[in-house]
Amino acid sequence: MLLSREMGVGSLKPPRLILHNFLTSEECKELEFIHKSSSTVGYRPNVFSTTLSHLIATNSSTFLIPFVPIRERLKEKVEHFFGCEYELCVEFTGLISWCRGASIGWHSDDNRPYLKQRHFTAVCYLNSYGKDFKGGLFHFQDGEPATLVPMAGDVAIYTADSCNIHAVDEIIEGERLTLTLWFSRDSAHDEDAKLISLLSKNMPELKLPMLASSNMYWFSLDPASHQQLGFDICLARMHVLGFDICSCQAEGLFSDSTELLMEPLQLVRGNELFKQEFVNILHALQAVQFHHWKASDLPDAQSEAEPGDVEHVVRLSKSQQEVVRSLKSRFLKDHQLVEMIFSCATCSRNQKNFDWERFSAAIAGLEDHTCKLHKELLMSLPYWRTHGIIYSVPPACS
Ligand SMILES: O=C(O)CCC(=O)C(=O)O
Ligand SMILES: [Fe+2]
Repeated sequence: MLLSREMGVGSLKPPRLILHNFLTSEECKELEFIHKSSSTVGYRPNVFSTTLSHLIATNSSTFLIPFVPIRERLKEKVEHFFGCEYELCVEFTGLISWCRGASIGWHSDDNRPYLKQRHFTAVCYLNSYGKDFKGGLFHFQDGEPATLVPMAGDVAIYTADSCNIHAVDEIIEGERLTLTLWFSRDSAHDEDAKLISLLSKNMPELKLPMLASSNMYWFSLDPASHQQLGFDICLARMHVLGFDICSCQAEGLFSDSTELLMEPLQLVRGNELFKQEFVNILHALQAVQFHHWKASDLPDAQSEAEPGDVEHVVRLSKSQQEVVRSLKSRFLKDHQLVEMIFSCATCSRNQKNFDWERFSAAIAGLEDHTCKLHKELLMSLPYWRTHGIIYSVPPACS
């Protein structure tokens, strides 16, 4: 059954393999959570990316763990399909999302002198055409299949050379998300070696996330205008889910206003201020995205608890309302652009009677989740260092 869906490398067939349901829906959602909590401005207009080295640099090394078995399974598939057992290394792993306006014309993935080490590509689709975004169909210039309709869980594997010239249509609406890997035969380009070295320098204690330089999170259609127009990605991602922020600091203390987002802050919905403080905007964003990912799995709030429960929230004071407004006007300058880039069908931002009890449970869930991943990372890292590769260490080894 599965075999009939795979395209073989027969003598005339192009060297490519399409697999359906390679990733589970839960794997796709976990990677989406990581991307929406951590992404920075990408390498092309209207593109956002999350690389593994960025996760390490922002104290979020624990989020490497969900990638490990997936990378391994993909590498095995690629090696097996192209008959190069145990020869390949992973050259790059990244979550990449494309928003309205992004597209790429005909190209091969090794089409620059500095990309010649890229021998094979694997693109895993983490969300679906029609449901999560419109546009964004993938086309091969020659051979079959001519067009791929991205569906969550599917993967396209192909050689990075001119046998597989391809293009992606412009995204018309929504955010199209992929996990993209390149593989190389040249071990000088092994991503694992660099990541293990970064992890070793930056001993992964269980820490709260920390922002990389703040301009990595500033999105503008005209990069030359920098802070004049555009928006902060973290705040924009919270905003489309119905959240604002209130700073715990006096604004005047910061000459560079973006530093404010690196300082403690609180979450706001409408006129309600969530009492708990977050250490910075990335920390708050993780909580918001984890809640978005898991809310439907969390137990219902106790029936007698009023939504907007006094335990968790207070009403915003007049001066706090002013702070919220001022932060919005500073960090979401181009409001229309925020809507155009990030608003989505599943955002449900206008939900009345927001369930803060459930939100609070999500924060506890996030802590448990991070703790579990962190234990796994600490257990695995010595093995990764010994062998020089990142792999799934069976728990029995610990
Ligand atoms: O996302 C895709 O379907 C392919 C993207 C692509 O061609 C690239 O990043 O080189
Ligand atoms: Fe490509």
